[in-house]
Amino acid sequence: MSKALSIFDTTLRDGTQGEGISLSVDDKLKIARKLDQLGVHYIEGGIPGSNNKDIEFFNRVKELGLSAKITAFGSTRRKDSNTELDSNLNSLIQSGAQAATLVGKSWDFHVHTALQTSLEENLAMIYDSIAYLKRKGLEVIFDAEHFFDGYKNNPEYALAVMRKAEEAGADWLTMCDTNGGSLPHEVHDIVTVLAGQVTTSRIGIHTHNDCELAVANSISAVRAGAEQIQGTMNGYGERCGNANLCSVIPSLQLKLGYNILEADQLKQLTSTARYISEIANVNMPINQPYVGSSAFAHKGGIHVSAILRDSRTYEHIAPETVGNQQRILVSELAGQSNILSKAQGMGIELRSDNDSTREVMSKIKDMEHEGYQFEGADASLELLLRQANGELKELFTFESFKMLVEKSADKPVVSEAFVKLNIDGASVYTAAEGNGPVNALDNALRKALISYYPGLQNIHLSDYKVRVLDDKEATASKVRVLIESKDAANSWNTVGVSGNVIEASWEALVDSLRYALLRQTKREGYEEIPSAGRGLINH
Ligand SMILES: CC(=O)SCCNC(=O)CCNC(=O)[C@H](O)C(C)(C)COP(=O)(O)OP(=O)(O)OC[C@H]1O[C@@H](n2cnc3c(N)ncnc32)[C@H](O)[C@@H]1OP(=O)(O)O
Ligand SMILES: CC(=O)C(=O)O
Repeated sequence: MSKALSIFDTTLRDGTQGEGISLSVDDKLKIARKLDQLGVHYIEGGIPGSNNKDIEFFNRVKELGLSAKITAFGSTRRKDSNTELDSNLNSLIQSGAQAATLVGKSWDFHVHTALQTSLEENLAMIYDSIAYLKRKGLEVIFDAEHFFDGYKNNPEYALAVMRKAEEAGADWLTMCDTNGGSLPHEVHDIVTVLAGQVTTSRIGIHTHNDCELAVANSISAVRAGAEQIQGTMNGYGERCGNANLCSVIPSLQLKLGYNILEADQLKQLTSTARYISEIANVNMPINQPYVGSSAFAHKGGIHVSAILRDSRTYEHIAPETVGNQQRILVSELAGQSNILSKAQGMGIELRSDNDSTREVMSKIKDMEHEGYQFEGADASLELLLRQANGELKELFTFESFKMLVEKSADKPVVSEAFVKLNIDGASVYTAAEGNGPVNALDNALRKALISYYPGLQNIHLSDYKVRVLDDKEATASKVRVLIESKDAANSWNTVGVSGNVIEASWEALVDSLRYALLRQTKREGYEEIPSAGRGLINH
């Protein structure tokens, strides 16, 4: 089967109705361009009758020359009013969009309660509004709000609404599960009924995720005859969100054989989802199907062992198909397959039948028990593995550090750090200030090392996270510090754990600089790889 389906993206309209999502015009334009590259067929840009930001979007999106159809959203005319004078309908026409999505009521309860009008007047509002937009040359997508609830309450009326919309010339009749309360078998049955009655219009589906079934309901609707799926990237949307197109698209294409995107476009799915989450400033759940960073991450030793033999043992699709990648995690649940595979990826030759491999594996498990976590700290893990492989030599010996944090009534707080190291037999003592204790410690440590290792000049701290570990992890009152560092080309993450946040930060800082030097030394092709002696704070 290779039936074509049309993808209608409403990230920029219903997506922005999700709590915490607010996009500027520039954000919307960037997302529209990205969605167009992905290959969605319709992009609903907003509600021109709602605000000036959306009006500006519709004015500016024309300059982008996108292939996707740009769609403007609005509702049917107000009750007892004149269509030609309806400012909302006129804003759709003035937006210059090629298509308009018109939301109308199909649940009799809503007609009486929300609109406070008669069932006949609602039918007239729908007919008049669609016919008006059609006369103005727009493609019309009629979003029948609460269609499934309406059908369950009064099937004759819900179907009469759709017949009226079709009679007025609607190109698409979209059945909306507005409250998100329907189940897949109900959706399938109700779409089947409508599909048996529609003659000229085509059927679309718009689902919400209140029962966590929006994707399943969309798929059920398609299987019953819907040809257009409305949804949002990452499932953003009102309340619990809309059908997540990042799951809908690959499920329909890869599992049911529908023809939606070109293979090269499907490969952009993960990067598009991540790009949009960056612009929307919303962290993506790591376990988001298909596109999340954990979607193909393997942790259990038994899984990893099998994955290395054939990835189909624990992966439902090849991650590359959607632009994602397989990851092997190292944790207390790891077996030697995890460690060996990780080492191989880092270019470290560890052997399975070797004492040092067994030792490092048991050390990693002990450290995880103490609260270390290497899933997000690949650089610290690489240092441990290289150390176990005998590749690192001591860089300096730690003697002491001291911190001073001073706050007086009329002055801002000042942090100062004092570091004493032994480098190549010489005692080196430095002091430095910083805008906080960790920054001061970082400055003092670099100051001590920089004349020996000038390459450290270009390294900077780009992120710092502290997590208090609870007693469920048997590490009460400890903290875990994760540091992200960057140079001109790369970023890397390191970890430290201690009962004291400064000591945990010190560990992560030292690992960060050790790793920077390791990379530089490898880049410059030196034989000996330096080590800043993690032994200075023994695990
Ligand atoms: C299911 C959905 O997601 S629908 C889209 C929901 N999205 C939004 O509402 C975001 C954008 N909305 C807005 O900016 C504003 O609500 C506007 C500009 C559209 C309307 O603003 P206001 O005129 O102040 O009305 P308000 O926001 O209170 O909405 C209620 C009015 O809309 C009318 N209305 C609601 N649905 C419809 C409809 N399908 N057709 C016609 N009128 C409708 C109601 O009857 C009510 O009118 P009344 O006050 O005369 O009784
Ligand atoms: C139209 C729409 O967003 C809904 O019914 O949920």
